[in-house]
Amino acid sequence: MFPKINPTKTTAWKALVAHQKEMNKVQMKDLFKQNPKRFEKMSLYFGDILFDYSKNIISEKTLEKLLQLTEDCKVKEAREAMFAGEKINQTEDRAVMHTALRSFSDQPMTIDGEDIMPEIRETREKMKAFCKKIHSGEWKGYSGKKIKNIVNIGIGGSDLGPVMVTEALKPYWIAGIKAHFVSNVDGTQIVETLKDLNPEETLFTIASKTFTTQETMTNAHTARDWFLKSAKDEKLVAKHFVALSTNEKGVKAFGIAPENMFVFWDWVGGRYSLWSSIGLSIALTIGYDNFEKLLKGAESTDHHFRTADFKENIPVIMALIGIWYTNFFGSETEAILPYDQYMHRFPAYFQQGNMESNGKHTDRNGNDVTYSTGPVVWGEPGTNGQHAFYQLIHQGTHIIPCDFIAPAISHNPIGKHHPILVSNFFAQTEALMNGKNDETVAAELKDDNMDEAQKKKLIPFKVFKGNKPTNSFLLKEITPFSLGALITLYEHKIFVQGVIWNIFSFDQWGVELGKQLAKKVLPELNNDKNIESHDGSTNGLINAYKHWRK
Ligand SMILES: O=P(O)(O)OC[C@H]1O[C@](O)(CO)[C@@H](O)[C@@H]1O
Repeated sequence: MFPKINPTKTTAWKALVAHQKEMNKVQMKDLFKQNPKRFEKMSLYFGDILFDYSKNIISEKTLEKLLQLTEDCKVKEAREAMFAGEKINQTEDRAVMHTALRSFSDQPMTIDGEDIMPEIRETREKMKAFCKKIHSGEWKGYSGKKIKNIVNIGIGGSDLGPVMVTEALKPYWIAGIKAHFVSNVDGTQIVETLKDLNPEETLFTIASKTFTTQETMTNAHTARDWFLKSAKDEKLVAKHFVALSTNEKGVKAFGIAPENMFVFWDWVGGRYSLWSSIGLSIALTIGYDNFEKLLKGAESTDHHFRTADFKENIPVIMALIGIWYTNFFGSETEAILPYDQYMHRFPAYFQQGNMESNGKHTDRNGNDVTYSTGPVVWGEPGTNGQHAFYQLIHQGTHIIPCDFIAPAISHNPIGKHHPILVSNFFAQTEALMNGKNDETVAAELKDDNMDEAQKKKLIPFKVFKGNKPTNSFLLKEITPFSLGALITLYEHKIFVQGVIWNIFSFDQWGVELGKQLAKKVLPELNNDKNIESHDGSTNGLINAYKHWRK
């Protein structure tokens, strides 16, 4: 196992603290003037993805020191431990092997000396065969009709990945198939989803690693009741419900036959599970071959992460840039801004990816950390974000490192839409870096009718300080392969950051307390008693709820 190192005690960290004091005074635009080859130096092509990280407050010296941090924190050793199937998720005593799910090599991948690849291949074959049956119409609903609607019921990692990918790859949807997703326990979502569906043509994929998650089980039972209202025979559930899970017992107890269960394993973290049978709704929607292309894109990034020198290793550079701002500039959030409508759930997907993985205050030795860990991750598709929150990114008081993502080729190249869209992407990264100083503002106001005093007063409000950092990801096109590659760059970024922050990135104990307490509150809502068992606020809220429901 790789060592548990407090990053702040390393030589590299101390050097970075000192170095930040120099870099804090630096303007990125000056760095471009000083080095006309800065873009060439600080951008990388990876297949059909161009990653440009030149618009950051970094110099070559910064990168050297950040790379030293990876040495000091033993990132290479950690990476190898993950790929070797070591139980790096120590608080759950589990290996972290989602990379095996997208391996097409004939090399074994082992956990406890056992090759896990045969089971993975077998499950892929089962998924492939099932997709074929659904798409060809060989698999029929209970009344003999073809399946037209796939409803995935799951939450968190059992929902966000499938939704994000199917939305991002909508141009690849199989004709005649529509995907729907139900995650929230709020009955509104399932009611609205099922409202226009015909049970005879609907297949439910019940996606839950544990098969115990309250929201998913509640929605699954509601779906079953809805289905049985029209099918009227429990035996017919087999034709309309499949399970994607690690929990065979739970699946059986729900009434799904073992042949309709697509397994995965405890070494797949929920938020890293779209590559497993949790991706069945993806494969059913875009076709198995495209699902395999998605996996192959991911595999290409795994290979890059494992073999590229850290100087040219995109996830490593992404991780280090993030750490630079989080730990040395005090920035607390990061925005992900896809300039592609189909990618609208990408920020939400990596909100879970980042925040559930690296939102931790306990280090791997069990001590409280004395430094910031995972940032708040958020975002919206461009250009909507521009008209909502970019004001704060440009002129607010926070440093918000932003990732801009766009395809060069649109799936919908109508009129001038795409050039307008990407012109905004390019212009925003330029504006964020260069800003606009008082002289430029004054010059712009020169011909205005206002009197001189008024003009002078207005200047500070129109100034953009600039020097706001951005990464740009320009993809040739969003395809299953390039999307798989892009997702995986972000996954490994999270991994590298977790190692440097010395936290366990693959557990999520922080989601438990709320769940536990909700179980205690639920029965209290079902009687007429005045509740006094909580603090004043919680009692007050529960009692007001009960009063209104009388
Ligand atoms: O797949 P399951 O077991 O239903 O869990 C769903 C989600 O719940 C969590 O455990 C906590 O929110 C996530 O990590 C996971 O993705």
